[in-house]
Amino acid sequence: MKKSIKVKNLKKIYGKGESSVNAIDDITLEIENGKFTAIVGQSGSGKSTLLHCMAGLDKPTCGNVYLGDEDIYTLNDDKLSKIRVEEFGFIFQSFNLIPVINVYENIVLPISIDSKTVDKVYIDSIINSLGLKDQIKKFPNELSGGQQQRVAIARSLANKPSIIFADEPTGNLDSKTSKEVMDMLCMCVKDFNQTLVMITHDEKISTMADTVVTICDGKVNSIGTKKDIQQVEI
Ligand SMILES: Nc1ncnc2c1ncn2[C@@H]1O[C@H](COP(=O)(O)OP(=O)(O)OP(=O)(O)O)[C@@H](O)[C@H]1O
Repeated sequence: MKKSIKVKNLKKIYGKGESSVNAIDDITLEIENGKFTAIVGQSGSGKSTLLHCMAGLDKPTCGNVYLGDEDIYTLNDDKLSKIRVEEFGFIFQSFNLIPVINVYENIVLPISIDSKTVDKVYIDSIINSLGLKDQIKKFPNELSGGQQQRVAIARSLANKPSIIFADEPTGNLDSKTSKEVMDMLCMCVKDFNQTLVMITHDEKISTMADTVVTICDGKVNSIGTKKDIQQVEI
């Protein structure tokens, strides 16, 4: 059973005194399980800070991040790292693949770190779904940007995480490749019942999301679902 994530009265203040910045200013939000949630907002509005706080990468100044019933920032560092490895998948703009190991080894890396046995049938199904079957023995530098991002998607799914966090995953890709990668991600949400939380600046991409959360000055400005968007269009 995959766990859900929610944040309660979350605040993140960088710096002290007059130069301090309220990057996240009292956000309460629940992410729907098995759905694609896009986080949008102007540059500097607090999107990355919110994502990093939710993903256990940046401790909030106050407030709570719950994975299931557990407040992740009440855990010690070892337990929090275990949650990051076992429960969260990450996809970044810059792919972040390890150059000296091949595609297959990159994909199963989270499982190796977790000292678990590779579920070969599941990993093969991801590799096939993402069209990477002929690439698994290659090294990252032998692949195009779009192929590298597909490897990063496969890696993020390898541990069957509760949630995948993606920070502008198509930011380095041309529009055609970007569409292909987004189609793959949406397929993963649907076929693997995967929760996806993604920051994007791209309006076209945000229309693919089930829910769009707009952040403004560190606060939630609006939460729209596909149903709301369709109603507006009618
Ligand atoms: N490590 C930090 N130290 C100080 N201030 C920071 C730090 N990280 C972010 N900020 C500030 O917090 C605010 C929110 O930044 P954040 O990166 O979360 O915004 P963003 O919406 O993701 O922006 P972008 O779309 O440009 O990536 C900004 O004013 C930023 O300058």
